[in-house]
Amino acid sequence: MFRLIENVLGPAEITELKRIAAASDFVDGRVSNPNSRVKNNLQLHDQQAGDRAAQIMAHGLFQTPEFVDFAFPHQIAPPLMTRYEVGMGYGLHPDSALIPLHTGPLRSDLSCTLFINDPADYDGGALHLLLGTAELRFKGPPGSAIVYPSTTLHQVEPVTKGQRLVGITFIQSRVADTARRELLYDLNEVAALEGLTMAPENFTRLQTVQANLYRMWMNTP
Ligand SMILES: O=C(O)CCC(=O)C(=O)O
Ligand SMILES: [Fe+2]
Repeated sequence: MFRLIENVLGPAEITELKRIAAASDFVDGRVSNPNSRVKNNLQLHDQQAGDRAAQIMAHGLFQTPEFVDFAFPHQIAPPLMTRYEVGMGYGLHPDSALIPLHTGPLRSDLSCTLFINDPADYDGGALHLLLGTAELRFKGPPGSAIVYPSTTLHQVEPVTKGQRLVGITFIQSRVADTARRELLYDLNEVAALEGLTMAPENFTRLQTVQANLYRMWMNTP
């Protein structure tokens, strides 16, 4: 399942990311994906600015319990500020399974777009996910993040007016399998919401199930 999580970044972080974007050089997004025939966007190039922007976005994600509870993140790729100008988009594609990082390859279990500017600032530019024959389109408010399994085919529709500014990252989860991750997420949610009103002996059994599923399914670093 996908999830739109609001308030990953607050107004101060958004302002700072926009300031960094305005002051920095962007280059053709194909530099990190030279074989792509569908990628048509711009990405932040300046190393220092990129590090600072990545740090703000990663911090926002790891400080957001809904993200941590849903994704079980082990490691995330440094979020990359990405801009789409009029005519730019990203055609239908699956994400690569392995993302090269200088620390070694990261397996992309989940993909994430952090929305930085306001959807009112651009026309087009929806992130469009295909689920079989169903289609979902997202244009999140500033500071929100859409998180979805990297197995999902997706595209970014061409921007027809204004600019779309986002951060892109990929997450290696401690629970690689989407079905197992979703079961653990639901189980944990129910335990957190209902646990204290359950008969104590039943809550203990529920906690035993949680712990034993973690033992079976969780990868440790
Ligand atoms: O811009 C986006 O929202 C998604 C970009 C994307 O699909 C990618 O970088 O693989
Ligand atoms: Fe993608």
